[in-house]
Parts: sequence; structure tokens; C-alpha cells
Amino acid sequence: MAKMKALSLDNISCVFPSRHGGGSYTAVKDATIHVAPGEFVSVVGPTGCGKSTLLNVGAGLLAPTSGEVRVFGEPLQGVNHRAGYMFQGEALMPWRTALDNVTAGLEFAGENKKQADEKAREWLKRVGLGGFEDRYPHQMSGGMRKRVMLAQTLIRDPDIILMDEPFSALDIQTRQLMENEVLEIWMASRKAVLFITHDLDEAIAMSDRVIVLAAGPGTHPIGEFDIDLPRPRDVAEIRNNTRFVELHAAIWDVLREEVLKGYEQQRRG
Ligand SMILES: Nc1ncnc2c1ncn2[C@@H]1O[C@H](COP(=O)(O)OP(=O)(O)OP(=O)(O)O)[C@@H](O)[C@H]1O
Repeated sequence: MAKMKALSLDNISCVFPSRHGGGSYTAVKDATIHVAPGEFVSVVGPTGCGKSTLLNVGAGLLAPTSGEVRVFGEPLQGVNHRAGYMFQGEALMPWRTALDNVTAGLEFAGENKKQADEKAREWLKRVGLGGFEDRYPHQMSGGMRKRVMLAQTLIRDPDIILMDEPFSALDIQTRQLMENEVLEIWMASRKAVLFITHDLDEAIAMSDRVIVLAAGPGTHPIGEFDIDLPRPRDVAEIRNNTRFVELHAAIWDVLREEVLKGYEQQRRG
């Protein structure tokens, strides 16, 4: 028997009612993606191809039209409680301090406040925000807010981490710092990660494996690459590695045409 996967999406299709009245739009068609325990997998693909849709399926927030989702071998029903989900946009509650944002998940799960606060302080320190516990989201920079979101996702110690372009809104320096921090935390705990990005450099620098999705409609993986670069990695330095450059060229060769197709579709609107 093949080794058990942390997350298996098998032959997933997602059909939505069309936005232009009547009819339907097949966003994802027959997509199969597996993430092993401890593996860092990135999914790259053109804008609007269906990356977030697939992640929502893995999170149990969207039931696929057909196909099967398994979490550590068990068919997924409802929300994936073994997964932590870090969204693309701003997901902090503006009326709560950094500390109270980080404890939110634990509170909702019924953990006592004192214990939750203790864990949250520790996590805020780990993401470089020791001393900022009492700040409100509007009193923090974009990078700091992302750090709070990271602590919020990781405090529940999920076995699977789902990340949807978590750093796309950040400036390049802050982004690279955060990518390195995520890698450091991941190296210490080796959770299964499914990371969505449209940035190929980021995908290669972070991952064990990069999956390329076709342009929509009916997106599905069209290429898969093992990233055999040494770890630990510094995301800025690894870009100068000759193997990185080779991998980038090979993956871009597959991705380029899809990006052009995606761009054309967006233009036609
Ligand atoms: N609930 C929905 N109803 C109708 N269409 C939808 C729905 N959700 C997604 N879609 C469509 O499915 C396609 C895939 O969307 P999705 O957000 O998954 O793409 P994406 O690759 O994550 O995009 P981006 O790179 O812009 O974040 C898009 O064409 C989108 O308009």
C-alpha cells in the first residue's frame, strides 16, 4: 500500500453556476493533488485558474462537485479540523488586540482564556512580535498583521497548513523575511503544507515539490517538479543556486503558456 497522505484530493471537479446567467462554469476538472506528512508542496498557476478553489476544497469549506478528499486516509466530511488555513487577505478582527486575535481559535474551541493567552504570548514571540500583544490591527504594519495571522493559524498546532498567497501584499524585503520565518518554523515541526502562489520564485524557494496548474476552465495539474535544493534555505540566497535557475527554467517552460492563456481570458473578461 502507498504511504498514507496527509491530504489527498482525488479526481476533484468543481462546477459553479455561471456568472453570466444560466449555464455553468467548470473551474476545476479532474484534479488530483497529494501532500505527504511533513511535505511542503506549492501550487502555481495563472491568475483565476482555480487555486483558491482547490484550497477551499482541501479545507472542507467547499464541497467538490465530484471527487474525493481524504485527510490522513479518512474521507473528509465538513470542515477539515486537522488543517489551519491562512487566507490571502486581511483576516484579523479589528476590534481585538494582537493577543486576542491569536487566541480566537482556541477560545472558540473552548480552551480556557489564561492557558490560551499563555500560548498566544509564546507564538507572538516566535513570529517576532513579543511586546506587541496589546496592539490593534490598525496600529500594526502589513507585515506585522501577517505575522499575527501566522501565529493565529499555527497556535492550534494543525497537522496540515493551507496557505493562500499569504505574503502577496507585502513588499519584497518583508516578504522574504516572512518566507524564511515560515521555513524555519516548518523545519522545526514538519507539518504538511499546501501553499498557493502565483510567484514561481517563491514556490521553488520554499517547497519540496511544485505543482503547475493549467489555465482555466477545467484546471488540473499539468506538471510536477521535485525541488531537490538543500535545506535549510535562505529564500533570497537560494535564487543564485545553479539548480534553482535550472528548475526555474524547466517549470517556467510549462507555466508560461498557461499564464498567457490566463492573461488572454482576463482581457476578454
Ligand atoms: N463561488 C463561485 N461561483 C462562481 N464562480 C466561481 C466561484 N468561485 C470561483 N469561481 C470562478 O472559478 C475560477 C477559479 O477561481 P479561484 O479563485 O479558485 O482562482 P485563483 O487561481 O485562486 O485566482 P487568483 O490567482 O486570482 O487568486 C474563477 O474563474 C472564478 O471566477
